[in-house]
Amino acid sequence: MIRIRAQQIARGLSQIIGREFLKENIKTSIKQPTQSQSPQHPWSSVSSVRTIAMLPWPFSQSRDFSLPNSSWGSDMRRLYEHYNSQCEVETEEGGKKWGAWRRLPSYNRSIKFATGGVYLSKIIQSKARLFTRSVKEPGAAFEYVMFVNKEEEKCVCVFQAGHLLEGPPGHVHGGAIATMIDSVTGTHATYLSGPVMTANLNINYRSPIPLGSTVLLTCSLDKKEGRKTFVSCQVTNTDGSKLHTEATGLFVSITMGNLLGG
Ligand SMILES: CCCCC/C=C\C/C=C\C/C=C\C/C=C\CCCC(=O)SCCNC(=O)CCNC(=O)[C@H](O)C(C)(C)COP(=O)(O)OP(=O)(O)OC[C@H]1O[C@@H](n2cnc3c(N)ncnc32)[C@H](O)[C@@H]1OP(=O)(O)O
Repeated sequence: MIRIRAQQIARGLSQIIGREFLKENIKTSIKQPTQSQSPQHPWSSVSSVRTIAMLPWPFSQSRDFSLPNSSWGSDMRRLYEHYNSQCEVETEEGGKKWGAWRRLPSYNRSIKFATGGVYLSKIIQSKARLFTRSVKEPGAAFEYVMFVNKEEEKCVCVFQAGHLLEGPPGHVHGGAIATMIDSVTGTHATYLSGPVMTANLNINYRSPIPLGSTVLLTCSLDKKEGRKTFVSCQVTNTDGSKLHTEATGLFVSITMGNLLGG
């Protein structure tokens, strides 16, 4: 039973990391391209991830929320284009190869069967949704897209804060900002270290974020110590001239057993 759940979680986790990552691993196991053709995720050295990659994809109809939609303003689109254009670049021979950045897809349901571990009823499990992707109306809450740069161990997130995220009048709620910081630093730590949980998050709010505006979250790896991954994050306006928030996070690597209450 536990083993089946672990497999189900593993499938869900592969969705967290994303289809592009999976495709990359599937390609790797078949074609074995060179480093320059297809930069590898740290997990690609783990044989179980190769196994995960070969499993049938269970969520083929899922919507990728990190693609542009009609609610995105000009800043959001411009920054998306800026990073997205660096995800795939042309070779001298006129072909294509991976660039420095990778867009991370994003779904509203990370783990189909095991969300909430073994404690929740099937009804709750079936209704569980990723918090930041749980509002259906485009632009109403969290609109964001994340890009990672493996070489520089950096992650950026372009975030447009919708009207449902109001805290102080006309400005973004501190909890919503913390949510985005946790999501981006947590995703970055996962990308670098595999499955983790947030153990500690320190946030300094320096200047309020106007509701409806687009901001940039920039995360970098501070250090890794055993199971601990330390990541820092700055939230700025889109040209980086104004610091809104800064944070540091500690992420502790976990096993599937942690999630299952073992
Ligand atoms: C399958 C999903 C996995 C999770 C995925 C995470 C990210 C996913 C990425 C993309 C997904 C898409 C979106 C993601 C959205 C949001 C991501 C947010 C993630 C979260 O929002 S997650 C929820 C909030 N999070 C919790 O609900 C954690 C509750 N907590 C625990 O579950 C345990 O507490 C745990 C597991 C953290 C550690 O427990 P443990 O028993 O495994 O390890 P232990 O306690 O021994 O600590 C080992 C070493 O860390 C040091 N240490 C521990 N805690 C510390 C602290 N606070 N300050 C300073 N040092 C600390 C110790 O001192 C020791 O250090 P040393 O080795 O040097 O002695």
